[in-house]
Amino acid sequence: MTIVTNPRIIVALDFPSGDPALALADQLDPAKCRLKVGKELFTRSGPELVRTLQDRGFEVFLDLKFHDIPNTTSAAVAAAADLGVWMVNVHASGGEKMMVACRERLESFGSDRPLLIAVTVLTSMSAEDLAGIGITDSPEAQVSRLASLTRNCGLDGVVCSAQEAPRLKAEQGAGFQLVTPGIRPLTADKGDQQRIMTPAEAIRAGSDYLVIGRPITRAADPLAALEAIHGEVSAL
Ligand SMILES: O=c1ccn([C@@H]2O[C@H](COP(=O)(O)O)[C@@H](O)[C@H]2O)c(=O)[nH]1
Repeated sequence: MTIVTNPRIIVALDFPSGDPALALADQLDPAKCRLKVGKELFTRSGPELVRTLQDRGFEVFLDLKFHDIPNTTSAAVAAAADLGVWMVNVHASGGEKMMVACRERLESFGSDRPLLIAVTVLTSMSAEDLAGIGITDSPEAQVSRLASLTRNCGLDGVVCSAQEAPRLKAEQGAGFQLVTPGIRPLTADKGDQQRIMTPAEAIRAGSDYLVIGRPITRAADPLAALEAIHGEVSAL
């Protein structure tokens, strides 16, 4: 099925099995959101679940955050492309050779290739967390450094927090895609996220795509929660 809209909301299907993921997907409209399959659901339900979601009209972001040697990682993104996903990601801290190998490996897929993006600094990490792994720069400076490396490697964009979006749009240009988790409506629990913004703030800051999990999936009425966020960002 061809999607003619470009939904900016990506619902993170962080479920322990395929059944609740499909039950939620059945209530959602592919014209209003894309879906993200991450490590838990993919490890439980695998490529078949991704195919099922795609057969139901959804474009899928396969969020497995590959981080390995160039040969292994580039083979993994090719496997994701064979699966037909819309977006796939790697860790920018895997370095230049790894990211270039991935980008080159996807060239053979032509215009059918997935968007290839790189994770900069996880939105669950604060400056203190970075210091704990030996990085004394601020999260914003580290994100900026890894985004420049990612763009120089020819990837399509990065995963970052919406807090970094204004700086990255200024430094990397409008076409460099910013995919931002850590989205929290005002009334939502922060949970383990550190660098957060509301949906409207994130769009105003320059986010291209909002990744939203628990504020939708754990809401008493997930559909109403999505509709409220969709209304908030569509009005901008
Ligand atoms: O830096 C990152 C990269 C990925 N994520 C993923 O996004 C969702 C966020 O879910 P919430 O429930 O809205 O917190 C989740 O699947 C993460 O694996 C991220 O949060 N931060």
